[in-house]
Amino acid sequence: MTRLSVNINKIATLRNARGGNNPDVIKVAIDCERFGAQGITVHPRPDERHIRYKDVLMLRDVVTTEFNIEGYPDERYVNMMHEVKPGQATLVPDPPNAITSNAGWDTIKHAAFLRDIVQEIKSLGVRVSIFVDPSPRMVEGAIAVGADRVELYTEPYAVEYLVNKEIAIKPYIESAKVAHAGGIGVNAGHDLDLNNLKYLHQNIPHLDEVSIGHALVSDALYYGLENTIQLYLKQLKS
Ligand SMILES: CC(=O)[C@@H](O)[C@H](O)COP(=O)(O)O
Ligand SMILES: NCC(=O)COP(=O)(O)O
Repeated sequence: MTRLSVNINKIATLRNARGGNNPDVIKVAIDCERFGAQGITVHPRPDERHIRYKDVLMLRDVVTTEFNIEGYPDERYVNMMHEVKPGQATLVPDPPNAITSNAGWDTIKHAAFLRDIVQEIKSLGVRVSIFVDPSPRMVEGAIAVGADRVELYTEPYAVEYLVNKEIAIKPYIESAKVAHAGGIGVNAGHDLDLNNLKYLHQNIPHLDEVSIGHALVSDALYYGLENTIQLYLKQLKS
């Protein structure tokens, strides 16, 4: 079964736009779980443009499914892992000024750095996933540094899907097979939506989890949050 982890970054974006507490990020997370989400994902960036550190501390105390915290593993992020001990830590290579995540790790070039971080966070009892491009070589590098899972970066899939879905999915199938053969799990995320999710799920073997935020929150403006989560879950049932 592929689990749906709802990324609530964009709820915090809307909240921060007016400086108050509407929408209430904590209430939305609780409601997402009530509506069927099997995880909550956040990406507390250094500039706190959306999810803030205090949100993370409050979410720790209310999330009852799986709490997945994404981030660049700087001292701030690693200290957060020690304090929060979420179900999963997803390491992303984003520089502080990145508008969003736009690449996976070079797990070969940064092996020594990643190995130490993975070991430290795993010692806390936290599953570690490494955000990678759909490259068997990068997946092998993640296996080598001790990751529990990889998260396959799916923006390239989302773009190519509109042109040729058979070509789009190919590197993801290859990468998932390498991950499985290496004994690690497979997550996927970024720019997944109601148009491209079903084909991804039907074709990628061993897909443990998808984390979806931007499109899901945007869809919720038209369909409502409960209905939207149900629509995304339906794409994962086929
Ligand atoms: C790792 C990933 O692909 C997403 O979590 C992305 O980082 C979302 O970040 P923003 O919501 O800041 O665009
Ligand atoms: N890891 C991907 C994620 O959490 C959400 O990405 P997006 O759906 O907001 O592009």
